[in-house]
Amino acid sequence: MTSSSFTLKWGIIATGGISQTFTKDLITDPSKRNASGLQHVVTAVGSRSVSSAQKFINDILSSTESKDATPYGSYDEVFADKDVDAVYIGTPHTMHYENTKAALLAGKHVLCEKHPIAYKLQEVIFSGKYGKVKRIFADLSNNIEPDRLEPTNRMIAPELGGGALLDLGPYPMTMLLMHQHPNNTKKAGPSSIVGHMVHYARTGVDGHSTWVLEWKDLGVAICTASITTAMSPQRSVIIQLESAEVHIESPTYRPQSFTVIERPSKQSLTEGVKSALEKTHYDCPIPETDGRGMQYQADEVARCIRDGKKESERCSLAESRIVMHVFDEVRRQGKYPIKEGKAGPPKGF
Ligand SMILES: NC(=O)C1=CN([C@@H]2O[C@H](COP(=O)(O)OP(=O)(O)OC[C@H]3O[C@@H](n4cnc5c(N)ncnc54)[C@H](OP(=O)(O)O)[C@@H]3O)[C@@H](O)[C@H]2O)C=CC1
Ligand SMILES: O=C1OC[C@@H](O)[C@H](O)[C@H]1O
Repeated sequence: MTSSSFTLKWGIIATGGISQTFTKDLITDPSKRNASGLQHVVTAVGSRSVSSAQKFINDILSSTESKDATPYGSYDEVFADKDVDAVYIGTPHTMHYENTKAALLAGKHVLCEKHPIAYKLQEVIFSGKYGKVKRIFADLSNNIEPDRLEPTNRMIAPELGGGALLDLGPYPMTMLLMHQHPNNTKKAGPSSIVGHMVHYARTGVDGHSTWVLEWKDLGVAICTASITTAMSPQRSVIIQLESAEVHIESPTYRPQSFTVIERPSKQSLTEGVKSALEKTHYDCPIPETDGRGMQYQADEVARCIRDGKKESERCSLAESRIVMHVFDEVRRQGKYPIKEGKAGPPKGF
């Protein structure tokens, strides 16, 4: 570690799937990516049971610098730990608000997320080289075979915000890049939201969700998410621009390449000219791990905290509120209520 490095001390709450994935990515070596000068350590792990927290530490952290992390049998003890700077929230959706609020009130920084990729992609799209965005199709769908799950499983339990929209919907939303788009000078949300849900009959959550968004004078998007039908294995997002379309490979939560396919001009089409389509392929591999790539968002959290920022410009509070507003509206139109205060942008927060 160099003397000028910044070390961020993390507390992890919940010991399920995503907390494990995040932590494995978190402890990869920052100097192997563009993050030298940053260090991450885990100083506390909280679970509903202390034995689960201890097991998490034994399984994931025992041979690392974070091996002495403190196991706790509650989340509140993590929030109260003076040796924790930032908390990663790995609980089910409907607990995010109360967990995030409790951590913030205890004076901690919080990462509660679905992570975006997209730097290279936005460079291509925002360059203007291919003209304006016209239309976007964006999907994230997994056939999780819900009939095989217990009704209490977070993927299908309504009290845990189960269903396609809240679990998978954030990724199509992020891939639209509409909030960051330079033509969206007011950083506005969509001017129109039309949502439809097909309910999964056994528990009533959304099996499929479709939502159509319009940003006036900026473009339209057709977004889909499903827990009963798989996405296309090749590509799950198509961004149609004036003179090209961009195909982003699946899966939407971890794409590692995209292809720009230039359109033949309208004139050449009407004249029947058969010109080869110009294709440019971009590879953006996650270099040093076969993990999920979650270390990049941890780095962004560390940079923001080091630089005294209250939020990331990359993924702002305003954008999060727009996404949650869209989801609230799609759930309202799709008749999927969630208890007040358990989802959506909380009032006055
Ligand atoms: N950013 C990303 O790429 C991804 C994000 N996620 C998000 O992470 C969150 C958790 O998902 P995932 O890790 O897959 O879920 P898991 O079911 O694997 O883990 C959830 C954990 O939350 C804790 N928990 C607290 N209360 C409950 C409860 N009533 N029922 C079930 N679990 C509870 C448990 O930890 P303990 O017993 O230790 O308290 C449990 O292990 C979701 O919001 C999901 O959307 C998920 C996958 C990918
Ligand atoms: O965030 C997620 O991305 C990947 C999915 O498989 C998972 O269910 C979801 O929570």
